[in-house]
Amino acid sequence: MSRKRRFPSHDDGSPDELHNINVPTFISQSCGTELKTVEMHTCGEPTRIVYSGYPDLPYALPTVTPMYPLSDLQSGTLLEQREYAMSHHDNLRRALICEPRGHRDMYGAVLCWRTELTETGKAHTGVLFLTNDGYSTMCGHATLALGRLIVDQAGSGEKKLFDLGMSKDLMYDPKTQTMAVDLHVPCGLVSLQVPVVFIGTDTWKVDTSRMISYQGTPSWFSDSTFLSFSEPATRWPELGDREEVNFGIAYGGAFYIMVEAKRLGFTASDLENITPSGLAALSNATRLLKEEFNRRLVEWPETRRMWLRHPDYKDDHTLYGVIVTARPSSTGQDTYSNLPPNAESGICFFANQQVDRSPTGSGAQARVALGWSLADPHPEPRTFHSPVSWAYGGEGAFVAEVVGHKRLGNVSQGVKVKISGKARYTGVSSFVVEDDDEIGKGFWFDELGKRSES
Ligand SMILES: O=C(O)[C@H]1NCC[C@@H]1O
Repeated sequence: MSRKRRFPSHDDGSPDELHNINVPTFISQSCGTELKTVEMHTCGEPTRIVYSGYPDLPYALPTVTPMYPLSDLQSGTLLEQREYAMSHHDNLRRALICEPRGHRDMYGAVLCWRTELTETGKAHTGVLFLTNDGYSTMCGHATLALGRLIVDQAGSGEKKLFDLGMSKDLMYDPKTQTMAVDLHVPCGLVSLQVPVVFIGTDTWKVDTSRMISYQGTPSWFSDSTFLSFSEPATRWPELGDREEVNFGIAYGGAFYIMVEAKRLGFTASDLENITPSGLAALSNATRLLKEEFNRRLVEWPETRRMWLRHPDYKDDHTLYGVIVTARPSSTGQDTYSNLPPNAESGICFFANQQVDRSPTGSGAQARVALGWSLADPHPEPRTFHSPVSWAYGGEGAFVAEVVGHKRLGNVSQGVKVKISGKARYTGVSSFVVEDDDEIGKGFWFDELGKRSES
């Protein structure tokens, strides 16, 4: 096979020809929505992918009467669907992510089959990302998981779990032996290359011996700056006598602060040999740094607020996460003695202090952009470790490489970064919420005290 081949990404099977993993009636009779998911992990970081049961989000084609009331929406772009999900279906995010079905560090994705990019044939499907706090703009680990799921299901030759009704075919490239999947994520269009092996002429599966890659939306380095922590209420014990903390801000589909462990009063080994108390201390420090950053952002003049403004989009953005790194991306100087050259380690606290088990795809994009803009072009691919990949001898680490550049707005130079990693299945689930189950609607065990205070 030497030419690219095109495969229809969906058949015309009616829903009852899909695999139906149903909840028995004695359970479903007292429940409302039944949410069906595929459960996956990417370097230990979970993605709970909702493929059925989530209400269709309003999408309006100019020539078609909308299927759903669009009272508070002008149209149904993916970003507007995200707004709609926030304001109308946040109970479902809570049910899936919070306890008792999830936990503090659970992550989810909802497939959105109709968006402005799927309808124009640019994307195979859209997706919303769910965190412990809301709806993120980018997620590399979930992108890798979705790439595997979509390609595996399309090539299985069996009944499918879901049919997205994708209008775009899947393209097989015999040169790279990969299938291309284009995902519409809230920050834009992300292109995946998913390695496959053919089982028959029209059937295939993802080749798990090779890594899945995606090229994210352009990343860029925003600024390098510092904050003063002279006020006692803003400090944490490990700061010692430091009064200032230096850090970088970069965008990889979402905004991150990148800060070296030693700037916060920690050592590289605190990241390498993570312990429960060490994790709690790092979480406390990054939370205080984020709080102070957000507080200053409100006070600082417009130019400072530009840190979190995308050159091409008017939207105000928020700080998504803080990544603590062991080695400065700018110099490549190794403060992490066991790391080989071109490897970095770190830990990412995102959303409401959620801890990423994976090396954070969007964070690696941002870290590459930071290093690149500080005159280290990283011509070699770089390996990014999380505490999990580090503990498992490198298994699950992500590889990031610069594959191009793109001017953003008239101020910033964007970097196109390719991220590679592997995603695994952990199961399929059907979740229900009993109508009169207040606890089952979702809670945080560690916030029960706040509930009784309020
Ligand atoms: O890999 C990533 O980009 C995501 N993982 C959790 C936090 C980020 O959204």
